[in-house]
Amino acid sequence: MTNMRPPQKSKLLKVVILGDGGVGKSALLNRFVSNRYEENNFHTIGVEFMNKDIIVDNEKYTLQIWDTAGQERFRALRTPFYRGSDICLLCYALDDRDSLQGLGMWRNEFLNYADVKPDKFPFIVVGNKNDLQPQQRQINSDEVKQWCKELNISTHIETSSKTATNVTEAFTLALRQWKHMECVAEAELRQQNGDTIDLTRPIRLIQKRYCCSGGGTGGSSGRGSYADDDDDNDDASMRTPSTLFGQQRSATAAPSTNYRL
Ligand SMILES: Nc1nc2c(ncn2[C@@H]2O[C@H](COP(=O)(O)OP(=O)(O)OP(=O)(O)O)[C@@H](O)[C@H]2O)c(=O)[nH]1
Repeated sequence: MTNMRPPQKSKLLKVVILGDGGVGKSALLNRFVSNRYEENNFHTIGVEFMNKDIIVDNEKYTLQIWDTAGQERFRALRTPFYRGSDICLLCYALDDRDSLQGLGMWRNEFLNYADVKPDKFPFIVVGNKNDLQPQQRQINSDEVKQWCKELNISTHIETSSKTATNVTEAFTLALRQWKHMECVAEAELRQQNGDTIDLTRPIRLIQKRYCCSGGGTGGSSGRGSYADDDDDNDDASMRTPSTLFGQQRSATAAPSTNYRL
């Protein structure tokens, strides 16, 4: 008889990165998943996703991270993919004041298409390009804090995809924020229902999904993209990218079995 424990299942969380074109969303994703940085990135068309396994506070997660096109003309291509998200990263660039001001629009667009409640959803604000010289900066941290306060967003971090500063930390923070909100939602439900949770009722906020990919370690990733302009996506498409995306760009497949409890 062996003493082997069954492998720990990882929770699958869908993360969406939003922000104006050129703030560095793709660079952030590539740095986090592949630890790579390219100076000259093409604009994203539609959406792309990559998977990354991460352990935070001794728990395993698979983040399915969706990088979206920041340019206005791609709006119809990206918005169908917001539904079913667990976490949203709102990105601006520290050398672009307009990109900070644009975050309100991004937040509203997300709330609208993801159909979630603003005060119950984990948003985190990410200021990218903090490697730039002070004279190139257009935004100081007080302005950002004020903006976050107005929108009731408690988490803000500065990153640099170029120098790999705070990139993993940004995703870790986002995860902790998600966990915190889950706990709050669970406590609220308990209060409403006494100590019993009625599992037959649909629970929007507590979306525990488990990924049976088995995973590998921090470096493992799946990747896909979608840039077709038909608007016929449904909820299922948000959760089963591996069956949908014929155009995957790397050999590693996304988790093939995702399901909700
Ligand atoms: N200095 C600096 N430049 C960065 C950083 N991250 C990205 N960039 C630059 O910003 C450019 C745009 O980055 P992308 O990642 O393509 O921006 P995006 O937000 O994905 O843009 P869209 O795909 O159009 O939405 C890159 O080509 C880099 O030159 C960073 O951390 N520091």
